[in-house]
Amino acid sequence: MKFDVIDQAIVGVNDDDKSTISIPFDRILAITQGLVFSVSSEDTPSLDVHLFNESNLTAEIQKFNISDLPYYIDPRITEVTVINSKTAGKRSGEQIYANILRPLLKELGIVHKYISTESKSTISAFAESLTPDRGPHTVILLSGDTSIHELINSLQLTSETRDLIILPIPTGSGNALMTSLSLATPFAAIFSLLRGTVRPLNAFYAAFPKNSKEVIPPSDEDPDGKIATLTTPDGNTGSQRIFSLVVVSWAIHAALVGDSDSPEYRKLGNDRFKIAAKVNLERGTAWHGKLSYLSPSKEGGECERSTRRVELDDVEHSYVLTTSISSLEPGFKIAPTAKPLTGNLELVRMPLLKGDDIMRLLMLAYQNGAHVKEPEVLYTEIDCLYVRVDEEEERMRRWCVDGRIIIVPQGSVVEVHRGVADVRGWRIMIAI
Ligand SMILES: Nc1ncnc2c1ncn2[C@@H]1O[C@H](COP(=O)(O)OP(=O)(O)OP(=O)(O)O)[C@@H](O)[C@H]1O
Repeated sequence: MKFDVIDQAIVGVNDDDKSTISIPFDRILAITQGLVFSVSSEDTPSLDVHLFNESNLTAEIQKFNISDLPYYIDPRITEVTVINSKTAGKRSGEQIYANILRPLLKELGIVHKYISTESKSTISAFAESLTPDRGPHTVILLSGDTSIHELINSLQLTSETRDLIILPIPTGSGNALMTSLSLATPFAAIFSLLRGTVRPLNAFYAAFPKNSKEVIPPSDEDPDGKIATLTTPDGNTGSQRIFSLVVVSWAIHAALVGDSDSPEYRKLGNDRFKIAAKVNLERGTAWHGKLSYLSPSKEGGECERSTRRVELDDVEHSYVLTTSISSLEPGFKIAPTAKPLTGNLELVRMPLLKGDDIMRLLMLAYQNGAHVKEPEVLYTEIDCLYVRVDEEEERMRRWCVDGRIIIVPQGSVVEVHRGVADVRGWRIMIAI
């Protein structure tokens, strides 16, 4: 079949029945091995494959051409696993896998294992099974942020540095990481699956003190949820690191997330976030603690740490949040200058303010992050945050890491560190 390029589409006439085939550029996944792969429509997507004469490659469509499989999905080089986080978002993962991904991988000869999550622990168990002796591995993850968080935080400590490549396809309800990488739709992510660039994830982390606890939210198996000792692959001896892709927070943000996930609030359905926000804003109390941070080192060295350390005199806080991405949800630009994947870490802090004032500032975040220009808001890039939490009440000692709630002991210090090259020896790469 002879194809022409007309109005941002590849148009051809079927030799058999003379019908016209039009493939808009924005539906083309790739042209390779004499085939053009495209997605039929974004509403009920399925994979279309048409024979394509590669001599027809004009400059306009050359960009879709891949002469070889990228190494990160080449089965001769790497083991490939597709995980569908079954309960993520609107549960579209299964359909995307069946209609697009599976046929695409089959056509391209990409042998892979498919895991559909059967429980809350499927992803963690998979990550724990990735021992360093297994060789290169690529994980295509149909999920939201929580599943990616679970995957990287369940990797076991390894003494030799190993690479793990992840290809997230956003099917969750939030998808903050992929949204901030401008790959907010499954289609955009599948597009970059074949033609992406591999970059280090550079996840940042919080180090929680010994004897911290974690709030385990209600689930089908345990409808009341519980509070358990925080355990990580770091063991129980020193501080426990939790790696983050999205947010580490204390004060009102953590309280809001924590309340809305509690059994009492869950009974309120979708209104629970609104009600949790209202209750926390109306309370008007401060979260007390000594806060200091290390401003970024231009040279990347440690020697002038003391001159880079900034200590706040004010020990009353209402909002303390660190992130490496700009938007926690579409439009909500909490850290407008954040540069995802660079390891850079941004701090957003507000002193004790009235609920209405906090609300006003947070609403400004929807105006392209205008809150950071307000005098009450401390917004700065940091290398490290240190907070000594001086609160009697347990609910005031709650921290949030990508939606997980950690309770720290009274008087203990929590540290949040800028992004690092590896997660317990695993160099996590992301193809985008
Ligand atoms: N079959 C299952 N039963 C119980 N929990 C599951 C099951 N499958 C997946 N999960 C859990 O559900 C959660 C899904 O989180 P995920 O991030 O993928 O989607 P989301 O929460 O909708 O999106 P986001 O985190 O971006 O808001 C994860 O904690 C995952 O382990």
